[in-house]
Amino acid sequence: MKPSIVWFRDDLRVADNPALRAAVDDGAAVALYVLDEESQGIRAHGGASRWWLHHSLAALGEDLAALGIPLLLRRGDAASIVRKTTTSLGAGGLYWNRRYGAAERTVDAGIKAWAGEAGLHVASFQASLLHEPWEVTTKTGGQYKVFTPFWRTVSAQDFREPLAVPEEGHGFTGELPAYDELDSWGLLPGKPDWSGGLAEMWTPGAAAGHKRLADFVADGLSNYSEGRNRPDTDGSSCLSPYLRWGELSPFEVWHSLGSRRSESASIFASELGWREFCWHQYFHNPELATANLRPEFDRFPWAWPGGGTGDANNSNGKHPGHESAPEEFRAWQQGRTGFPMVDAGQRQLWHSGWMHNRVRMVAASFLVKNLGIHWQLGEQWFWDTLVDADPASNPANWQWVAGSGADASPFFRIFNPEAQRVKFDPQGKYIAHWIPEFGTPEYPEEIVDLKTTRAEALEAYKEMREVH
Ligand SMILES: Cc1cc2nc3c(=O)[nH]c(=O)nc-3n(C[C@H](O)[C@H](O)[C@H](O)COP(=O)(O)OP(=O)(O)OC[C@H]3O[C@@H](n4cnc5c(N)ncnc54)[C@H](O)[C@@H]3O)c2cc1C
Repeated sequence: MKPSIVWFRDDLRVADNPALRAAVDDGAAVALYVLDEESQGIRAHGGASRWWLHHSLAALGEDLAALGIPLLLRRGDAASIVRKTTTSLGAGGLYWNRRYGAAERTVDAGIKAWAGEAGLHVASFQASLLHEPWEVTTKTGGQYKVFTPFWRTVSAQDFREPLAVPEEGHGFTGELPAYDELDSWGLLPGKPDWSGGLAEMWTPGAAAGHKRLADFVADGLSNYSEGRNRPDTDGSSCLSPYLRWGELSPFEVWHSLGSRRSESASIFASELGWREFCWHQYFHNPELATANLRPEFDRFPWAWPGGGTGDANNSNGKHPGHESAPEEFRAWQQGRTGFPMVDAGQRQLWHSGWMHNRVRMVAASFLVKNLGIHWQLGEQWFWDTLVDADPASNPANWQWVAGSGADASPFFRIFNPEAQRVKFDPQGKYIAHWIPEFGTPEYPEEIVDLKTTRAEALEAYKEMREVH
């Protein structure tokens, strides 16, 4: 029997994996993962993502070994590695689950064309999203730009049941081509090793993801509509990194809700919908992380960088009166702004690679609106530090907060970090946990005045709208 290759990407799981199922049905399966930092346009992983990826690949390797399927790890340009591996194994089939970024699709299309010409059986599958972005269109055939009608259309579909884990005994047992040792990729931090807090909070891999999902459905879901807004309780699911890396599939998460249609279950399902909506936007706007979806924001007079030009890449100048913006940006990153809701969030992020959604919104609004700093700088910081850093959800949410995105929060909606703290951390537990020195002279003073910076932000917004 000829070997068949299943090429793993953002789907690091053996359950509900249609590409793995196809490979097992077709031949003696070999799994391949390529760390591609060379193909044009592919965004390099941030530090926290690399940590997660290392552990996730280790877990995947074990899950595959239990099925008797070897996992080959290779680093380099995906197109040439997939070709070489396929050829040297004499494989008859090549299977993968689809990706939706433009650069990734270009790579995949090239390999598909080559494999077809080479006479291989090649097929790709839907596994990472509940909808295929090109299939869900408005009545006029375009992309959805507003969430509610988008989700109404998508959620009206019947989503397939998750696929079972393949049975053992379908793995390739012949000689394998050379492959890399996971440790040789250096994905884990060296000196200093900042990953202790990540390991405290997270166990990457599908088994831990399934456990967290089961625990959440049993204990957290019924109170989700209230709990999800409270950073001081464990009210949200913490499933985001498992979904990001495909250790859990959205089909598994959707069906775990069963027939529950309580208010909490519907709200939770619609959060999965926001994930879909972010990917819908990214598919239709591949430059989501670097270009405003609303072009009028190209004129926004950012304090930094851009020197008031609206351009995130222009670091020559600062808007007059904002010379301290780079220092304020560092204070924001390090959780030293003097605003405890922002600082607690940033410290939680640095420690654990994750920040509660409510606090992400507050921290992002503070950066963009009170400090006047370009949303792309915040997006890049989150990209580097989040274990769930997602090529679609991260930029889409930053643009949502900044007001430059699809169905975005209007720019003039400026979160007051103090009011948010009183409302969503009423007993101060979240703040006390992350800022032990809060309320003592050691805690930094507020770096800006909320009232003045709010007025300046609204003025800048007015300026942007007045220029034609
Ligand atoms: C500035 C900013 C940046 C963000 N960057 C990311 C990112 O890089 N990756 C990421 O997965 N989420 C991102 N989010 C969305 C959201 O904050 C996280 O998905 C959520 O906090 C994860 O926690 P949870 O799994 O407990 O969420 P839950 O509330 O339990 O939600 C369940 C799942 O729904 C999805 N989801 C929930 N809210 C959103 C949302 N607003 N947008 C997209 N998907 C959502 C996630 O997959 C999440 O795991 C960002 C939000 C903001 C405001």
